Amino acid sequence: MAFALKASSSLTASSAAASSASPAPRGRTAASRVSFRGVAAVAAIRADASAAAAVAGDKRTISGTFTMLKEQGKVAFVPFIVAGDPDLATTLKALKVLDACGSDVIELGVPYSDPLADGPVIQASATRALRKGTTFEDVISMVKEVVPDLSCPLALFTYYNPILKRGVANFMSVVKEAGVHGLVVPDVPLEETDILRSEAAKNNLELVLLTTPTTPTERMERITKASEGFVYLVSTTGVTGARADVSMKVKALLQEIKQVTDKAVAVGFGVSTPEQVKQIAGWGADGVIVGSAMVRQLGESGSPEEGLKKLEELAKNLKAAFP
Ligand SMILES: O=P(O)(O)OC[C@@H](O)[C@@H](O)c1c[nH]c2ccccc12
Repeated sequence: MAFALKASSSLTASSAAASSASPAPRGRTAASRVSFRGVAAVAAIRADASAAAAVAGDKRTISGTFTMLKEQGKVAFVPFIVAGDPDLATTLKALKVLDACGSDVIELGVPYSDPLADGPVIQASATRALRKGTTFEDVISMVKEVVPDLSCPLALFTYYNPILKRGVANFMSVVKEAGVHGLVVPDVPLEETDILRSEAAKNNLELVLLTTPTTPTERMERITKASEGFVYLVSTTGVTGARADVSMKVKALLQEIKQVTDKAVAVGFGVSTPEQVKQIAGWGADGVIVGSAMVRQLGESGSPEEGLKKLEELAKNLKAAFP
């Protein structure tokens, strides 16, 4: 199913591919502006919340991790896997394996029945997890159990619908209580991120937003300004999935984004080899996200044990390529 992340989400893709998302508002209208009051209000809430979190001795935040790595001249390794594929017990072990292999932030996907932004590998993974009966509640219980054993922060990856279904405030408090540090919601309309961000901030959760190669500059600036934790630069239009090459456009895009923000920028989509990691890191990325390649090793092997072994091999291989 071809799907381009459209501008009604925090992503903008001019691709003509059909999408369920409404078309991007053309030009800058009052409705199309992210409310900067919203961003300022969130900053105030976050200041209180992070002070409280510091007192509570909360582990590193996602943005804190990127800041620390930047000071060390390092680039963040950010793997993504789907919870419940091949099963939740294996997901728990996989998170520990990825942490032990030097992941700096882990993206954990909540399996969803209509993953429109995903290519065949992650779609198949989500289908397997759902066929196993994996629910959001099961994922939360597993996260609660494993987070104390992880040294790196966890970003929960979910489509917008599961949040709406549970109510934004309730979703955020459940996720925070489980020990999650941040959220990636690829299909949330940019204009609806204020409410998400303010509820996230109350729970000291960082909401990562995504921008693509076809996002108009002024919209990219609004996304970058509103994004927390890091800015997710999608390397190509279309859906997730390993590519033979990473577009050279990413180098210019990184420079463009870095002209408007000093926030960390992590690049994802299509990455599966150490050479691609080195190339993207060499272009100035603060992080590299690898999803489908990880998901394939873990979910498409003969057994959970074999999947964990292959995941570890790939993670170590890729980690070695990071500065
Ligand atoms: O799978 P890839 O090509 O390595 O891309 C990362 C991606 O998997 C992960 O960040 C992700 C999974 N599902 C998504 C949907 C939209 C944006 C990003 C994602």
